[in-house]
Amino acid sequence: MNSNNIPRKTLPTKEERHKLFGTVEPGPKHKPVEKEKMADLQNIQKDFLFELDEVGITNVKYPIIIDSATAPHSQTSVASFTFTSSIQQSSKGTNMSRFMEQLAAYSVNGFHADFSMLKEFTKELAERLGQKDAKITIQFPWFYERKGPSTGIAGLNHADLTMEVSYNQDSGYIMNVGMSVLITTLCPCSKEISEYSAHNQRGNVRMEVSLSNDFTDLEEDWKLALLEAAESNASARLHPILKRPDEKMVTEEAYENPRFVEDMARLVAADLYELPYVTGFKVSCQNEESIHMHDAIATIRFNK
Ligand SMILES: Nc1nc2c(ncn2[C@@H]2O[C@H](COP(=O)(O)OP(=O)(O)OP(=O)(O)O)[C@@H](O)[C@H]2O)c(=O)[nH]1
Repeated sequence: MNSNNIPRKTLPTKEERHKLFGTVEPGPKHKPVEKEKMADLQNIQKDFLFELDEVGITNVKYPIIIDSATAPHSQTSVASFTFTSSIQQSSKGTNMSRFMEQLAAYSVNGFHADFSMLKEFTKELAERLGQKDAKITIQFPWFYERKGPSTGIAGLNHADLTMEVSYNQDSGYIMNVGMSVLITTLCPCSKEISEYSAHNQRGNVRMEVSLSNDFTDLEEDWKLALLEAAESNASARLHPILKRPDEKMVTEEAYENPRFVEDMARLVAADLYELPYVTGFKVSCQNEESIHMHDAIATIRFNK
């Protein structure tokens, strides 16, 4: 009996419970269990009609370490990994376990989300796969400290980042980065025509950037450069903690810096254009309109 005077159940054993719900005895097994005797379909060589540009695995979640020029200077995060390589027309398939084997090996001492690690990783991955190329893409949230503009009270904001490295034994490396960050925009039209106030919105600035071949982690913290390109051109930055003196400053700053979605895209593009290690970019801005149910968008693509 328990405290409510309800009789306790007597449950069957766990094994009996599994049988009750359908578990059966193993059937006869004839296929080899030793790796050397198993069929290796992936490694069959024939004419398989087409070469594959990219084959691999995606949606791999693994912990990473991010170093930053701003606080917090070192943080852990969880990245979503995609690994691929090309395969020749004569190969049936890739050896997918090797992608995870290599990630596990690199993670023993912490997987650092920086270009020196990603470059080393992709080259070694191509060699491990016996292919001429390999590509890695990681996506992860990155946190950065943000202080209230008047009180200086600090909290954490975050942006969503992408780092992509492609290695080819003939042509070398290609490096791309991406950032998606939220900002405030205040409508210039609304400010101009209204007796009071102006409507504003939370905007998303998405930057996809190609880096020059000789870019290294030592050159500059690209995360800060992209963050600054988005935030410094907005009507105002977002803050995790705002006391009233902060809120007053942020509200007035937005009023003093009105931006259309088109203005945002062009101003961010100008900052990216000025970065010496950026060779091309796409900037997409999307404002969640506060006077409509729909969003406003603007995009620029540019190769320097
Ligand atoms: N090529 C291929 N492999 C798959 C597919 N689906 C699952 N697999 C994977 O096949 C993997 C095992 O294959 P391999 O990596 O070739 O294993 P292996 O041949 O024992 O590995 P090596 O000794 O490194 O050659 C498992 O990790 C499965 O996830 C698929 O669509 N294509």
